[in-house]
Amino acid sequence: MNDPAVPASRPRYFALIPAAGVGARMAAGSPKQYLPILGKPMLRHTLDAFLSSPRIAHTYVVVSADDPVIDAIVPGQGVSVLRCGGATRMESIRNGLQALHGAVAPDDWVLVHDAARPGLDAELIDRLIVETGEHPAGGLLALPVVDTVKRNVAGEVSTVSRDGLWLAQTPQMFRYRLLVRALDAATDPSAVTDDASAVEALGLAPKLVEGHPRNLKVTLPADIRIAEMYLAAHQPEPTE
Ligand SMILES: Nc1ccn([C@@H]2O[C@H](COP(=O)(O)OP(=O)(O)OP(=O)(O)O)[C@@H](O)[C@H]2O)c(=O)n1
Ligand SMILES: C[C@](O)(CO)[C@H](O)COP(=O)(O)O
Repeated sequence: MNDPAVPASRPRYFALIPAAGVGARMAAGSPKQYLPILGKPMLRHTLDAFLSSPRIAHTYVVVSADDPVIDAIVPGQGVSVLRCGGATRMESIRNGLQALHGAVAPDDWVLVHDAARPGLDAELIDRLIVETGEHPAGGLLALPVVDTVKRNVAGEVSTVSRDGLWLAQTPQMFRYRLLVRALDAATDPSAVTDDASAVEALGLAPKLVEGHPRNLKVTLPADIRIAEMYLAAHQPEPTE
């Protein structure tokens, strides 16, 4: 259920899903966001997570201008397609934000979430929104590092302290005006691998909110089966 009757005076929450990648590391011969997971396209799992959250006013998905698949999988309501994908993830998001000018108010919140993270659900969306609250620098789901971390530079191996290290997930949520300012200020789009880093470059510290391993980014071929196992284990009990 979407489009909650949120009074215009209160900031609303919108989802922006970058889905214009080619999936080179997946090496599937087609964009990975459309590969089936438990028989449903990966992107549809992601869209359904936002459609299941009563907090999300509307979801926007950014695809390539010539994407031939999206129209067949986008649900009938609650989701709008923006055919403005760019050469990098950040450019796709920046183009998407530009397309939302006028539709989203400056103080509305935008939750940017990778199409390639199909394990998201309404519980994690709720946790991010509640724990980020009104934090001026926004917030993101993340997981503390639990393994020992090695750096390997041309065969020179060393150990990096894992104290204070977290692995960023998505959604990453920011007020619309802040996210636009941060991405506009980014000089090298290919160096901005997540939206929080652009906000940090302004001198701000987004809040880290504990995510979940099931919210993994499906990047390599082995990740498909892992995502399926998480999703199968996390399916709601069938109603009688
Ligand atoms: N130019 C791009 C590149 C990526 N993305 C999106 O950003 C998310 C995270 O990117 P990633 O996992 O790197 O996806 P790809 O870029 O498709 O993967 P690869 O780097 O292996 O090509 C994905 O949902 C992807 O579709 C995008 O919208 N536009
Ligand atoms: C945004 C992100 O998912 C946070 O971990 C990650 O940076 C995306 O990286 P990618 O190389 O674009 O998949």
